Amino acid sequence: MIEINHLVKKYGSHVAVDDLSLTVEPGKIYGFLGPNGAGKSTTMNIITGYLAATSGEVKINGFDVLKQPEEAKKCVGYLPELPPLYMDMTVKEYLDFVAELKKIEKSLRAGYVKEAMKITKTEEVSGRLIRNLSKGYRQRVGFAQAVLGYPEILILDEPTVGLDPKQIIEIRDLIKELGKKHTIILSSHILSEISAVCDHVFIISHGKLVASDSTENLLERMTGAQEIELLVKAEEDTAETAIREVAQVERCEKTESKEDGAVQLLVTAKKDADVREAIYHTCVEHHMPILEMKAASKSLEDVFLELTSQEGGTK
Ligand SMILES: Nc1ncnc2c1ncn2[C@@H]1O[C@H](COP(=O)(O)OP(=O)(O)OP(=O)(O)O)[C@@H](O)[C@H]1O
Repeated sequence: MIEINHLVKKYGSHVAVDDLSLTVEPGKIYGFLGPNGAGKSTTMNIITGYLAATSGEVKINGFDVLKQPEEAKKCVGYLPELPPLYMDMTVKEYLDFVAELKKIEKSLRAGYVKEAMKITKTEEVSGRLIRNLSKGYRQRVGFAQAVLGYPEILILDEPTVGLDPKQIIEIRDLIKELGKKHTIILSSHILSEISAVCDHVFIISHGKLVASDSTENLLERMTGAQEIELLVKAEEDTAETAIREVAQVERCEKTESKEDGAVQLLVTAKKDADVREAIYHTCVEHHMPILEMKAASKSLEDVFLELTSQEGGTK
């Protein structure tokens, strides 16, 4: 479990993290989402003890990262944005070295390294120099050093940046697999990434937490009103008037039609009302064949923009 209380980080007069408080419960995959410069990396560097906060407190399983750094760091595996890989080492040499740095007992090291390579599917490249690996495999080696020693929490900073689409899918699958045994915090400015793998989202903007909710709830919260795009064969005015009369319909606006002789409507229902069946019956009654009817729901992208676009941009 991670508890962040009133965390502040200033670089000179610039406030990168601004009174951030949040709690991470065990066993879930958390997404840390925000535009470039929002303060994600700074926060992750503070949680992992790489950077000192200006004020505030971070506790990992009850250990204060500043006052009890060794105990706190033992609970966390960290994959920074640029993993600290030694290019002239083979994968196995590098992981042996990391095991030593993590002070894993000598008799257990070989077993732990083998397990980390197995989890991250890097066994087949164990004898190769890191410099000769593809970016995807290097990232896997970065994951291997993070999971080495079975830390309860994994912190991953932009883990798929710079990878090709196939590698991205592989790394996402790896994150989901790791999420079965670890609590994960994953930072990203890519929305599809967060919705693909995370159970819970923290949205951060200008160093402040602007939303914290399950991925599902966050979308639901922002889509209180249900919008439906409707394409019917009818006279323009008849269609609009008829649909407006449907119970629980709040608004009905005509938009540009995709087909000759058909009317395109954007129908907004009252909160939590499902008006699709009622629309069907009204259309039948008025002899207006339905050519298309679909929910025009908001994407996580819309939610994100709404929550983060209140103030000016970041550097
Ligand atoms: N060492 C530093 N000195 C001065 N300013 C810094 C330093 N590191 C970061 N910043 C500034 O602090 C703010 C937060 O940066 P941070 O890297 O934490 O953001 P981020 O959300 O991780 O963005 P990105 O996705 O671009 O890495 C930015 O405005 C950045 O310019």
